Amino acid sequence: MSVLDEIVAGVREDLAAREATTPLAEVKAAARDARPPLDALAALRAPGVGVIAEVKRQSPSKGALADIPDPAVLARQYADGGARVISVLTERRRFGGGQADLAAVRAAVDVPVLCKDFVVTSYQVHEARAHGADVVLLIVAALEQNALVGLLERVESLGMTALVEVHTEAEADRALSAGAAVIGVNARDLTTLHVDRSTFERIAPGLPSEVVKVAESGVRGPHDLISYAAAGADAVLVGEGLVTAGDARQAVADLVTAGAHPATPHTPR
Ligand SMILES: O=C(O)c1ccccc1NCC(=O)[C@H](O)[C@H](O)COP(=O)(O)O
Repeated sequence: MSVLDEIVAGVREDLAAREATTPLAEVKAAARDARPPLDALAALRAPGVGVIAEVKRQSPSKGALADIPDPAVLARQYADGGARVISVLTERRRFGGGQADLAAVRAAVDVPVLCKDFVVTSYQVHEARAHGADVVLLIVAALEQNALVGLLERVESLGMTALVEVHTEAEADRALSAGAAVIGVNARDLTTLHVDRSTFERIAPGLPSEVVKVAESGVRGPHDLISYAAAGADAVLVGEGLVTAGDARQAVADLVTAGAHPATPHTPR
């Protein structure tokens, strides 16, 4: 079983427990009562390379990354630094997150918030909306095509934006045929956890110009953002590099500055 398969198996078990205690009708009602979603697509289409800053406590590849007792505090630092979107890893077993983190971040900032999880059923989409998500991650490698299409429609029908994640050209074709408007190319292979930044350079040129292209994983500083920008990224999604930075606001601001004029040659100090 691959790492991704193991994670999804755990997610399904946790999901079954939540479904047993909270009926779908209740989650749908909470989703209807939630603050209307923010327009993440517009935020990601703004000029320059946007920064999606991630709240990430731990990961399968690195173990513990950062003690984040209050995700709202970190999210405010990200927003103050100029993050366009804030990503919240809500998976519990391997990333130490939860839906409460999403709700806390939503309440703390005014920028769009991404529910970063391993979504396999529409229950999770309603749950994400109920906790204030504006964007929902859909990982192509974790979904059959029919499920991908259905979940993408569900996300959009609730007024949210889907970030559809791919790692191969074949997955990119599936994302496009499902109608994805925002595609994230993850440099991390979720079956081996190996990170290869050239994955974006290989896949992005094959995506239509109107698709928003997000480079995910492996950004450790402005030089990585500049490389991704040169390969056509509209935004970068950054976790480890921010949660391990001493000053999260400054680390985001440095990326935002690099993303404002990415063509300018980066002169090392
Ligand atoms: O980060 C992991 O180890 C991981 C393992 C298995 C599935 C997903 C995983 N991470 C999710 C992500 O894609 C990243 O959190 C995100 O792209 C940020 O990456 P990074 O900046 O390298 O922390």
